[in-house]
Amino acid sequence: MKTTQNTLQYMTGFGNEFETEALSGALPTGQFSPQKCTYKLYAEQISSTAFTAPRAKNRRTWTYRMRPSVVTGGDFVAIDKGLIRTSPGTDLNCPPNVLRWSSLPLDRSTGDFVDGLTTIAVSGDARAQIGLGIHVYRADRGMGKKVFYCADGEMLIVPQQGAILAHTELGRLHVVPGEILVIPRGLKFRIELPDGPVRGYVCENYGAPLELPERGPVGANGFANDRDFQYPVAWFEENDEEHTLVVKFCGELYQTTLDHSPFDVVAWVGNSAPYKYDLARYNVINTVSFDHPDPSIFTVLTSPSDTLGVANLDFVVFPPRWMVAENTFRPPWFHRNIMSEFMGLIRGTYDAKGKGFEPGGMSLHNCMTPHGPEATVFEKASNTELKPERYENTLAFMFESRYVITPTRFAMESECRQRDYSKCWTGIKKNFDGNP
Ligand SMILES: O=C(O)Cc1cc(O)ccc1O
Ligand SMILES: [Fe+2]
Repeated sequence: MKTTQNTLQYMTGFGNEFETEALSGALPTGQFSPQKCTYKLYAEQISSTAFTAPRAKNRRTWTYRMRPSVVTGGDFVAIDKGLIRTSPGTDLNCPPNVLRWSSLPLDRSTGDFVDGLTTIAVSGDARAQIGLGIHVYRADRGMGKKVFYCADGEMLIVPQQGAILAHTELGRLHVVPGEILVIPRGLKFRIELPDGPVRGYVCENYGAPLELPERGPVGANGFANDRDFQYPVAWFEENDEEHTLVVKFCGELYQTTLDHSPFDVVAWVGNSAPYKYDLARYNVINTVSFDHPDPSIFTVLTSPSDTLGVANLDFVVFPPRWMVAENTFRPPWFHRNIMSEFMGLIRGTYDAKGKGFEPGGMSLHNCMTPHGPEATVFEKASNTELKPERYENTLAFMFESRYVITPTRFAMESECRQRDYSKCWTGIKKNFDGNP
C-alpha cells in the first residue's frame, strides 16, 4: 500500500514525554531498564542533551529494539562526502557582499537524499557543537537499504518540491512542501520519495536542539502552538537483509554494514523524537497600528546559544498574512544586522524582492552586510495607497544565526550564484533636495 499523508498516525504536542508501542506490552511499566525486556527486546537510551541538562531542556528517549545499535558489521570506513561541507574547514574567506542563488537544477541524476546533499554555507564549529550547516537536498530515488544518521547535528528539513517519507527509528513521517521535519541528532533514518523527485533545504543544527521560543507578553497562545507539532507512533520492520549505515561525523561520511534493518524499535518512551509541523498552522502576530516589527515575530523554532536571547539558530517563516499597518513602509526595511541571515523561498514571492528571489533559491546577508527592499519594491511601497492587503502565495523562511555564515566554494563558484544580485539596489537614487 502506498504510504500517504493520511495513512500514518501521529501524536501531538511539542516535546511531550510520549509513550508508544507497536506491540502491546513492549514498553516496561514503571521503569526503563528491566532485567529482561518483554518480547526479548533490548533497551537503549538515546540522549539528545547532557544527562544533567535542566529538566526543561532535557531530552532523551528509551527505545526497545531487536538489537542494540552497537551491533554492526564492524568499524566504519571513510567514504566520499561529495559536496557535503562542515564548519570549520572551509577553504574560503567570507566576503561581506550580498549573495543570492537561483534554485539548483533538478534535471540531472541526483541520487538519493544523502548523495544529493549539497552544502551552501556553514558557521561555527561542528566539533564544539556551535553553529550550523546549510544544505540543499535533491533526490530522484529513495534510499532503499541505505540508512543515515548525522552525529554533527539535528536536521531541520524544509521541503520545497515533492513529498518525502521519512522512515526513522521512532516511526514514519510524511512531509510535503509547506511542512517541516526535524530529526534529532544521531537518529537513524532513510528518506523515500512517494511522488518522484524532490528538492528542499536542510539546516544542520550543530547546537542545542530546536525549541519553541518564549511568548512574553503575547501570552499563553500564538506563534507556533505546541499542539500542532506531530510525532510518529512506534513502527518497526523485521528485515534481516544487509543494510548500509552511513554516518556524518566531524564533517566526514563513514559507512558500515548491518545484517538487519535498524528500524527494529518496537516501542519507545521519551521526549526526543522526530517531528513535523505544518507552517500554515503558524499563528502570525503582527502590528495592527503602524511600523514593521522585527522579524523575530515570525520565529517558529529557536536553538539557543549560551547567551540569553541570542540564538545559535532561529528558524523564521514569512507566511501569507494580512498587512494593515497605517502610514508605514510595509516591506522589510533597509537594515544592517549583527545576526547573519540566510533565506530560502518555498513558494510564491517575497515582499522585499521581485523575480530574482525564486522558489528554491537562496540569499545570504551576513553580519552587518546592508540589505533591504530592492529599488522597484521601495518605489512601489513608498507610493502605494495603504489599504488592508492580503499577502497571498508567499512562503519564505530564514535561518538566522549569531555566527557568521560562510558560503562554500561550491556555492561561490556555482553557475546558480547571481553575480549581479547587488544591482537590484542600483536604482535607488538620492531624492533629498533640502525641501521637507
Ligand atoms: O532581510 C530580510 O528580508 C529578512 C527580514 C524581514 C523583515 O520583515 C525584517 C527584517 C529582516 O531582516
Ligand atoms: Fe534582513
